[in-house]
Amino acid sequence: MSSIALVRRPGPRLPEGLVEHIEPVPVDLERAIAQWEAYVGVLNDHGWTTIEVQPADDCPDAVFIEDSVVMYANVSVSSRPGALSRRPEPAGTRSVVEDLGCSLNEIREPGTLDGGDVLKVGSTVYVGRGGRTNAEGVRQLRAILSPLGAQVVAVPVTKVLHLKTAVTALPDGTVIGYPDFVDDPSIYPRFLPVPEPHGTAVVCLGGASLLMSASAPATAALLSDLGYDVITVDISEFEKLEGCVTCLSVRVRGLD
Ligand SMILES: NC(=O)NCCC[C@H](N)C(=O)O
Repeated sequence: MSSIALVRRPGPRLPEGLVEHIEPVPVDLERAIAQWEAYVGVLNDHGWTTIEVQPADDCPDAVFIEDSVVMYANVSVSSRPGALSRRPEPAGTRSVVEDLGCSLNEIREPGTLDGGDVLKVGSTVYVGRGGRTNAEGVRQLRAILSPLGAQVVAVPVTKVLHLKTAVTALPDGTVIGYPDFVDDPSIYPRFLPVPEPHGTAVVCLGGASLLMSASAPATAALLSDLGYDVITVDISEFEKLEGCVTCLSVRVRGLD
């Protein structure tokens, strides 16, 4: 089992999820569940073993599991979510990574950190200091990961919910982002602008395969033209809650 993805089924209160940076639009729960099942199906089709973390049905945003833990190879860092309604979410994820044999760390009070603010590119770990992740959260993450050889680079995030709302990385390490969302693209050694807000998020499925939202067809065409195999999924119901393809799973690599 070398490629594991943790996922969490959408709970009944999903439509009550937080919305802070976009206009609220009603969420169709049944449609969301179908979209989530299709998303998990793509992971499975590409060789990922998915593990369902126990539901946290009192937390409307629990499906956005990426925010509950940061993985650096087999080292886990349980988050301390910036939003109070999300604070109970990391417990379930922590118990699964413990069962997988990962070492356990956590962000402690007064630190806050959401996994969506952490972007790994090789041994560089960009961490967004924004609405959900505070300076103490950044400090604690740096203290945990630096001794492991990670270079933790703090990045201001003022325009969007999370760092990974603005930027993610291609398999070759090129950071892609929607310019209006990015505070300072010059932070990244190689930055490629994408033409659509929902084009910022890619999940690297392995090899040259990328998973993206169906809401960004021009970006899908751009990346396909750069030689990637692009698989798209409709995640419209999660996008209404400021979610994206990355936040619906936690990819765990390097357990062997
Ligand atoms: N990592 C992510 O992009 N997470 C999305 C979280 C969306 C959720 N509605 C929230 O505001 O926390």
